[in-house]
Amino acid sequence: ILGGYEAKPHLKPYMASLQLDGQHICGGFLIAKQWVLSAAHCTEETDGKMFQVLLGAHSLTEPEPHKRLYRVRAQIPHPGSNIHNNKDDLLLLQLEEEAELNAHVQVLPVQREDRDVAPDTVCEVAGWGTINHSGRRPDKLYQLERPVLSRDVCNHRTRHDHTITEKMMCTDSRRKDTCKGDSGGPLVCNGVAEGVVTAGSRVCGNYKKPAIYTRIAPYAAWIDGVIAAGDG
Ligand SMILES: O=C(O)c1[nH]c2ccc(F)cc2c1NC(=O)[C@H]1C[C@@H]1c1ccccc1
Repeated sequence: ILGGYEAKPHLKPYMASLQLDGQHICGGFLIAKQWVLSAAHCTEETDGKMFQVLLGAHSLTEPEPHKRLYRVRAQIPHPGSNIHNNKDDLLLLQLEEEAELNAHVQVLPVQREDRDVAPDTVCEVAGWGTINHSGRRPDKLYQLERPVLSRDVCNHRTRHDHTITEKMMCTDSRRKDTCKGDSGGPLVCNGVAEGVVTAGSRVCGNYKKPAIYTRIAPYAAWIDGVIAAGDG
């Protein structure tokens, strides 16, 4: 998170850190007791290793009440996701067991109505991604409020040049922006997850390259299908 600030501890109890060998790789968030949503690109360099999911955390390293690392039973990237573009950049992770819900671990509702969030709506995003241009990695969760940018502006030739589909959305990236390590986290508007930070490599903090999110509503049926099949 560039240009943001340290979140108040445990006010975002849905936040997850996807980790490999104890290293934060990407964000994610709890959408059901046994399911975390993140971004498919985050699995690109894991060469088949399974993530572990840290829930209930504010600090990545300090002991905290209700902080717990979960093993992952299954990682399901959206079938349309690929390494060449940002399309269908979603990843569902089934935890080995249901997360124990408490004050620090809670599910975040996702948007199911497929209607664009109005431009200029102020939404918030949080993560353990880089907090400055030198790539400094924070120990604590950071957050940021950002206004939604209209798809027309985001698709302008000098911005993302018509690559933003109706299943994506953008926020203004002037100075304050998401960055590497924030991918997979939720864009929360009025308490509901509207988008997932895409994990394709992109410059951060440059107003010419707005932040891109996968909208969740268009994928509600896919998410429900995977959860229904996975819960058996
Ligand atoms: O965050 C991303 O956009 C992104 N996209 C990816 C694609 C493949 C992939 F193998 C990883 C990623 C990845 N995350 C990262 O590189 C994380 C490791 C770096 C990081 C940054 C800040 C704080 C902690 C750790």
